[in-house]
Amino acid sequence: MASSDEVFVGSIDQGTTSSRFLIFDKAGEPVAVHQEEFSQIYPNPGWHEHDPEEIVKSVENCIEGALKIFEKDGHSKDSIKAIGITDQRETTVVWDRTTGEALYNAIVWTDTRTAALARELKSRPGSDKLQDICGLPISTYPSVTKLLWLLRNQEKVRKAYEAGNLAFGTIDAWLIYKLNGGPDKNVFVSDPTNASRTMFMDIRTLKYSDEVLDFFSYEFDLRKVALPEIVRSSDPKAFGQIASGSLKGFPITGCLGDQSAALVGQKGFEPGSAKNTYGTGCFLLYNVGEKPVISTHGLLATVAYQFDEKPVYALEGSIAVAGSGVKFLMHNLGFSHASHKISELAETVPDNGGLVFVTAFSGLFAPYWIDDAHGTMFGITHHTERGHIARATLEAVCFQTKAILDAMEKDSGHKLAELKVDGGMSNSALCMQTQADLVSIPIIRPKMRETTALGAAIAAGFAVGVWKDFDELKEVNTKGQTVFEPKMKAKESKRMLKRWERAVDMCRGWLAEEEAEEAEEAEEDAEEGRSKEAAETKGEVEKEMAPVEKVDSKLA
Ligand SMILES: Nc1ncnc2c1ncn2[C@@H]1O[C@H](COP(=O)(O)OP(=O)(O)O)[C@@H](O)[C@H]1O
Ligand SMILES: O=P(O)(O)OC[C@H](O)CO
Repeated sequence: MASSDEVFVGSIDQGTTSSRFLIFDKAGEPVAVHQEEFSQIYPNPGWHEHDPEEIVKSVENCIEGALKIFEKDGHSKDSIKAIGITDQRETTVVWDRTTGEALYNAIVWTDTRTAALARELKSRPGSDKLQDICGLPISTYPSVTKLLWLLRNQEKVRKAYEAGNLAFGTIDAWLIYKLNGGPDKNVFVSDPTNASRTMFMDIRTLKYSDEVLDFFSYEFDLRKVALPEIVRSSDPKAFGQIASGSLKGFPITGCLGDQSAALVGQKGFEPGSAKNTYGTGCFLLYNVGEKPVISTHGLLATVAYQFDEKPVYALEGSIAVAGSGVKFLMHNLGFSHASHKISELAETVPDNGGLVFVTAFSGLFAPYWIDDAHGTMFGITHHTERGHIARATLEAVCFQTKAILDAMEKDSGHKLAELKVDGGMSNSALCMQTQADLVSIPIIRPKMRETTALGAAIAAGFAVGVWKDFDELKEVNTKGQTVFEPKMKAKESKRMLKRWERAVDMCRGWLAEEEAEEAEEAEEDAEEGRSKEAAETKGEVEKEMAPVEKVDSKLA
C-alpha cells in the first residue's frame, strides 16, 4: 500500500512522433506512463506538419491514462507535487490570441519547404552576424523560417498579423497556453532552451534580440507578432496551472526543450559532460558551462537549462533523421511492423556490404548543413539485400555522430572520454555497438531510458523543493547501465568513415537548380493569391486558401 507521505512529479513529454505522460517518484523511477502516437502529415515532398489541437488532445489523453494506472496502484493524485513539460523544439504554431484558435497546422522542425527562403535570407546583408547573437545558422531548421513562410503564404495568418492578433510559439508555449485554458488566462511563456531555437533570442542576454528581429523584419514587422515571454526553465509560478481534467489546479513548474531535458535527465550538469539522444532525430549536447561557445565547425550554441539566474550552455550537434529512418523502412518500404525488427534485420548481415545510405530526408544537418541534399543510397550491387539497407540506416546516424564529435573536439578543445546515450533507437544494441566502434570511446546506456521526461520532472521538482540540489540526484538512474566498448579495428572504422564522407560529398546540390525554379513558381503563385485577395470577397478567398488537408496520416 502506498504511503501518504510519498512525493511524485508528473512529466509531459511531447515528442515528434508521440506524446507521453510519466509520473516519477523521488528516486527518479517512473511509476506510471501512458503514451499516444498522433498523425504525421506530409502534404507535399519535404513538408511535415502536426495538428496543434490533436497534440493538445494527445497530451490530455496521456495525463488521464497515466493517472488511471497511478491511482489503480494505490497512489493518490495529491502526492503529485508538480508537473514538468518537455517538447520537440523549433516546431512552429501560430494562433489568434483573442480566440486561442490555431491558424495553420504546426510546421515541424524537420520540414524543408523553406529551403529557398533560407537561401534568400542567407544572401541578405547582415546574415553572417546572426549566429554570433543567437547561436544558430540560418537554415530550414529554426522556427523563424517557418514563421516567415506562414506570413507570406497563409491568408489567415496574415489577417491575424494585420489585426495585431498573431501569436507565435514553439510547442511548449502552445501547450502551456492551452493547458492553462487559452485566452482566458493567457499564460504565454517559453523557457530559454526552447526560445533559443527560434533564432529570435540573444543567447547571452536570454532576451529577444532587436538586431535579429530587425534582420528578419524586411517584409513583415515581427514586432507586431506576439512572442512568448522568456522565463526560467524551473519556476513555481510562471507556467501557471492545468485548467481542466483530473489534474485541474495542479501547477506546471518546469519546462525544457527535449534535448536539454535529456541532458538534465542524464545529469549532465558538469562542463564537459555530454549525451546523445537517438529519437526521431538524434541530438548530441555537450555542456560548455556558463558561457556559450559559438561554433566554427557546424555546431549550434544552445541553452542547456536555466534553473537560477545563471544559464548553462551547450554545444549541439543535430541530426535530422535517426528513428525516423527506421520508421521509413517500416512504413514506406514495408520492411517490418516493429522498430526492433529493423535492428534484427540489420543483424542478419555481417556488415553493410558496401552500402552507404545518406538519410538526408530533410537535407543534412550538423555538421554539414546541406539544405539541398536528399536521401541517397550508394554502393548498391546484386549482393545488396534488405539487411544491408537496415544496417546502413542505423549506421548513418553513427557516422553523423562521429562527424559531430570531431567538430565538437575542434570547437571545445576537449576529447570526450565516454558518451551517454538514450532515446528509442538506443534500444538497438547493434546500433550502439556500431557507435562505439566508430567513435572509439565507450557508449553508456542507462537502464531507464525515459531521460527526457525525467529531465522535465527534475526541472519541475526543483521549483517546488522535491529535490533541492544536484547532489540529491546522485543516485538517480545509476543502476543497470550497459557499456558498449569499441571493438572494431581502427583501420576498418577509418575505411567506413571515409566512404561515408565521400557519399555526403556526392549528395551536395542534388536539388539546387530544380528547387530554385520551384521556389520562383511558388512565389509567383503566392503573389497571384495576394492580388486575388484584394479583389475577391473574404469568404471566397478563405475557401481557396484553407489550410492543407491531412493527406497522409500514417505515422512517420
Ligand atoms: N529497437 C529499436 N531499434 C531501432 N530503432 C528503434 C528501436 N526502438 C525504437 N526505435 C526508434 O526510436 C524512435 C522513437 O524514439 P523516441 O525517443 O520515443 O522518439 P521521439 O521522442 O522523437 O518521439 C522511433 O523512430 C523508433 O523507430
Ligand atoms: O523528437 P525528437 O526527440 O527527435 O527531438 C526533436 C528535437 O527537439 C528537434 O530539435
